[in-house]
Amino acid sequence: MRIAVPKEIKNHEYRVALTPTGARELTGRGHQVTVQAGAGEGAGFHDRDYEAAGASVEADVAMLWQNAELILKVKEPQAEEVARLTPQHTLFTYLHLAAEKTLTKGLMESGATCIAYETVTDAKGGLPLLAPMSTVAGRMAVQAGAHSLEKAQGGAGVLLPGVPGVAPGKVTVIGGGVVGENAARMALGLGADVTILDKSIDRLEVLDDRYQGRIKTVYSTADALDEAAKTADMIIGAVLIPGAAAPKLITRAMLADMQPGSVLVDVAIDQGGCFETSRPTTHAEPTYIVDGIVHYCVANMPGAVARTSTLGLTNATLPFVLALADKGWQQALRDNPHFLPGLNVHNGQVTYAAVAEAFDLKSVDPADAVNQ
Ligand SMILES: NC(=O)C1=CN([C@@H]2O[C@H](COP(=O)(O)OP(=O)(O)OC[C@H]3O[C@@H](n4cnc5c(N)ncnc54)[C@H](O)[C@@H]3O)[C@@H](O)[C@H]2O)C=CC1
Ligand SMILES: CC(=O)C(=O)O
Ligand SMILES: [Mg+2]
Repeated sequence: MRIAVPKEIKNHEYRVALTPTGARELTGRGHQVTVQAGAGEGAGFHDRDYEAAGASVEADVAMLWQNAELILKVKEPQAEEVARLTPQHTLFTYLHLAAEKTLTKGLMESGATCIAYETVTDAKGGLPLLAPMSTVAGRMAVQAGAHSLEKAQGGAGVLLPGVPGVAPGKVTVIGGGVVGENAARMALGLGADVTILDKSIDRLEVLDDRYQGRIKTVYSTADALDEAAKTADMIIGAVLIPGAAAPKLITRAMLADMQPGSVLVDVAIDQGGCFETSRPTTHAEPTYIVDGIVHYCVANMPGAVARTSTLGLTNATLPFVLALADKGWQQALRDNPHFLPGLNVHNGQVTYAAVAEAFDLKSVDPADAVNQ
């Protein structure tokens, strides 16, 4: 299979979808790997490392895409990348389509086969290709939020651990999955007063057991959200309904109940965000202020720690990349019922129900699409 690895072009995105180690696995199986010149630099991988692994390096982006069958990326394709996609391509990357109508339409019009990392599942009910980046983003959320609490950033001037004689700051995490648990762990490590809200009692039970009461767990209701708005110095949005647009849990009206200078960190922004006033920001300008509340809504948080993130992401994606390369997308998805839900768009049709629902489109069963 002819496999291409473009350099990521999203704002301050330094990750790369394949390491030289992954390239070596692919070329060792007889696949042809072409990496865009400089694609790995941001993560500390040089062109010569890929060449040593048997890959070619291509400086001409148009040629790279034109010659490829399988395209490996990290972030959702940007407009100029969508324009390069054709029906010959299988694209494997994060897509987060339920928050992106224009992108969804663009991918449908391209005729390409588009498989999303974030909707691949596993036997334990998890999302194995989202989890490593959720771990990173969860761990980063508290440091981003703590910085935002400083006066110079528009924050209230609260130091999360407090000092002797002064109570610690209060952090509320909405959604106690991978992002939420990792954020809570970091906040706890800093000495903050930490509460997690979730709709899943099972999940709250796991967290209660794991942290032995050091993290408070609260069932997520409108009352619990009101209470969080009134008392928290920092609220971290970490909910997910897989593949679907995030529910808006903190409304604009609720901002009036928050202490001025409190911070909202919306990690769920890639699925549209779980605060009404959230809009995607970039690492270049990560925060903005609405009604005195600092908002941090960077949609590619792990891109800032590209070395760690690239290694974590590619450890998880490599087995799926090898299956796509060895078998082609149809057989790879037929053979693995957990890979199948990764298919989001094929041949002009949406094949993920929650994405189709978000835009009132017809959805095709991915099991039918792989047999077309
Ligand atoms: N901004 C960024 O750079 C990144 C964003 N993310 C995003 O973070 C979000 C969370 O991802 P994960 O933690 O991996 O998901 P997860 O599936 O592990 O956890 C989500 C949790 O939200 C809970 N939940 C769902 N609806 C809820 C509601 N109404 N109230 C309270 N809890 C609710 C679920 O029960 C679950 O425990 C996703 O949107 C993901 O795409 C992940 C990585 C990087
Ligand atoms: C999950 C995601 O959107 C990211 O890692 O950038
Ligand atoms: Mg996006």
